[in-house]
Amino acid sequence: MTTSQIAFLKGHGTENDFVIVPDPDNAVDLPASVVAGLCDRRAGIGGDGLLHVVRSAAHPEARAMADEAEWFMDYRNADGSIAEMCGNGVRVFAHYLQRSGSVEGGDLAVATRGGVKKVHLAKDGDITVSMGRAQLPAAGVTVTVGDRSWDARNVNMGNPHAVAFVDDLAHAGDLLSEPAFGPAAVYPDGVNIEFVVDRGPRHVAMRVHERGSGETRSCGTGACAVAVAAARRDAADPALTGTPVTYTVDLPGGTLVITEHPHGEIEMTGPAVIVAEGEIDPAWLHTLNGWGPPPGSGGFTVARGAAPAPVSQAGSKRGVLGLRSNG
Ligand SMILES: N[C@@H](CCC[C@H](N)C(=O)O)C(=O)O
Repeated sequence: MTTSQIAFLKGHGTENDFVIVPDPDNAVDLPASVVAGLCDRRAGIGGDGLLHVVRSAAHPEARAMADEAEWFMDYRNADGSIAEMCGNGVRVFAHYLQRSGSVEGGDLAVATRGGVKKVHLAKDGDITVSMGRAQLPAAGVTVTVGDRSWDARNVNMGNPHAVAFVDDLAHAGDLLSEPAFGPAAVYPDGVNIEFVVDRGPRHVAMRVHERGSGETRSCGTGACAVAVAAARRDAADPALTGTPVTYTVDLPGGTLVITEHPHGEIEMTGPAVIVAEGEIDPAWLHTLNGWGPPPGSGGFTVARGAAPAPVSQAGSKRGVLGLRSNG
């Protein structure tokens, strides 16, 4: 039997943490059950999400972007679901590429499901990402926690957000479960929900409940959505004033600086850290693929209520140890 091992790293951006799987040729199959197992904080490596590092030319969802961006961030949430974009993730992704020697410092382009993002790796270690423009669908949204409800701003940063300005971040409750929102039809694919308070002029603090991951200590797209919503509330929309507007956004895991320009482009600046690297044990990976001990036998558990979807060996294109057979 092949004993190929799969390398991983662990990193975070303002404590939004990720399992990183470098896989230039797109040879590692990552079904939702495996992603959920790797992101499990007790039985796995642990993370709010997973960054699958693939050459754009090797991934069917990114091939069309390969001329513009050599690398594709195949981002997954902790429950294994797919999201269009991850703002903290793209900084960690770029930092990993630089650290591994795959790219030099300075400027690079990263393909994501939300389009190509331009990233600047500064000498001081901070990373700035051009996140694109926000869309502000008109549909009104309400967010509810316990007996409190708020009108929220619907902001799309490639992925969906509902931004609620509150009097006290504690009013968001424990965020162990998803806050109620409505009407449900506004977000057919689910939503990330931000709770925001003012800290000072152009300075806010937020908590977030992320689709597919639960409460996290930071969310880059969420911080951009919050800055955009705050600028409209504060009559500082740069498209109307002709002046860029910058918000400092404090999150439980750190601070992000968000600037929106008059032409609509949004820049996010923050740190990225790699904390560890190693190899995934192939025997354990087998159990995640449903080929090992069944759930409940002590073999494995999958967190966040996401039941693993066992894939039968016969029905899978997967080769041994989660590597694609490619043939
Ligand atoms: N934490 C991320 C957002 C990750 C995706 C999100 N959970 C979704 O499903 O849209 C960020 O930093 O932007």
